[in-house]
Amino acid sequence: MLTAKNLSKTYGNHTALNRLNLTIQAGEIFALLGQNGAGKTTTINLFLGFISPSSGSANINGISVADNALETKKHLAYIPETVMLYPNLTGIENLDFFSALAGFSYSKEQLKSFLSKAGLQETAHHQDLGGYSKGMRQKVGIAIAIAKNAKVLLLDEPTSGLDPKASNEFSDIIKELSANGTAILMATHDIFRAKEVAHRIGIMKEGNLVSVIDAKDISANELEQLYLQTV
Ligand SMILES: Nc1ncnc2c1ncn2[C@@H]1O[C@H](COP(=O)(O)OP(=O)(O)OP(=O)(O)O)[C@@H](O)[C@H]1O
Repeated sequence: MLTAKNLSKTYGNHTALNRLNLTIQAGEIFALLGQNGAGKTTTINLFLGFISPSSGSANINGISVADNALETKKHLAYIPETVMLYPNLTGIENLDFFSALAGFSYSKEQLKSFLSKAGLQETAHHQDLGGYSKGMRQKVGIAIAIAKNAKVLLLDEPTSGLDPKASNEFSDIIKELSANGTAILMATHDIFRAKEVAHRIGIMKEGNLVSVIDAKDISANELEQLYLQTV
């Protein structure tokens, strides 16, 4: 579970995030929409502990990120727009390395099963990451989240630059992880994908979360209209 309580971040006179109050339950997918500079990445970075709040708190499973950065990192996985992995290691070797960093020791068979579960074709398991497409790297990122048994997943524009099929496959995997109880926060510019994959959708403007909508209550067209009126 992710909780923000009056979470704020300022840089000098500029408020990047203004008193965010939000709870994302286990198994819930929450999509954050908003223009460039609205505060989406700032929100994710506060949950990751990459930056510290100016006031308020970000909690993961009830634990304050600012006070227990190492502990909270154990519970989460993060997939940025471009998943950074080691280009000279294969998919399996990258997964082995990053799951070992998180304290797990898996057999080759287990590692292969995580990659397959994340949708990576078997022929790629033993290829160097350097030759992977963006979508394939995203899948290794997902496999790392599965291997870490992460209860919280933070995604920053994960489908940007993916072709429609890869984006669709990505959405299916995200939905599966949520069905298994993972709480997911996803920043995106893709209104259609947000409607398709999320349970709730938030629209941010100038550091404020101005609307929160249940995805089932709105069509993609209505969401687009609401977005355009809001930002
Ligand atoms: N290190 C920093 N120093 C100063 N201002 C910053 C810093 N990081 C972010 N900001 C400002 O905070 C605001 C929110 O930025 P943020 O990156 O969260 O936006 P975003 O919604 O993720 O945008 P995008 O869609 O472009 O990724 C912006 O006005 C940005 O310029």
